[in-house]
Amino acid sequence: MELQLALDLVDIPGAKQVVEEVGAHIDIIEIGTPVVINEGLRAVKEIKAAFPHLRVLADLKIMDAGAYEVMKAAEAGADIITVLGASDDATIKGAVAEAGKHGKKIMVDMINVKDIAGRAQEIDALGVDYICVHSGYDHQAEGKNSFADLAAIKQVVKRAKTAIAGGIKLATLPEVIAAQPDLVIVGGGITGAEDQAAAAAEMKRLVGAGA
Ligand SMILES: O=C(CO)[C@H](O)[C@H](O)COP(=O)(O)O
Repeated sequence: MELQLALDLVDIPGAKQVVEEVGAHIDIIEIGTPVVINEGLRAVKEIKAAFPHLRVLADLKIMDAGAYEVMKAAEAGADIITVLGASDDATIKGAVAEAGKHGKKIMVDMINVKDIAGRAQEIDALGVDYICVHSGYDHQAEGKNSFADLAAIKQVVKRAKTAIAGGIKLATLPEVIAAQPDLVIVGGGITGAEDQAAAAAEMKRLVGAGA
């Protein structure tokens, strides 16, 4: 089981500062959607250059033009690129094919997909690398989480790795680990902690022990 740090509310210097603090305790750095909106794919390029030993995920949440957008993220140095589960199969297939050309991986974000198990089964067959259940910020504000969705996709996904994101904190991490995802994604649970390095270290310890 691995740990991904989601960076959403920082600029490029701020992202570098957080990774310098917690980089020893994480496996993957996520350049979050708001960072890409604010800074462009330059954020991916600069973070990959600064931390070449860590994998970088570009959270583009691609909805269309899968091949083209994956190509641009791959050129910027992203190791993993996100595509939305709600997008057309053709978009996901294009993304998978393009990622393969560059030796990169595709994560499908299941945010707002209604038939989680059914769609996860279809997407698994398209050859993606990760399927991620996700309660976004707007869902989190309504008190929702994706723990039940993780259990649902674990039943049907045979090929891809499973991941979970959305409001995971130290207190809720044991429940997440018990459901055995391959990847746990944490943003505010680390970046909002008083001692970011200590929070990341403890999360990494729990995730490692849960593997
Ligand atoms: O993709 C995102 C929002 O759309 C976030 O990166 C993801 O939800 C993880 O952040 P947090 O742990 O703060 O919820």
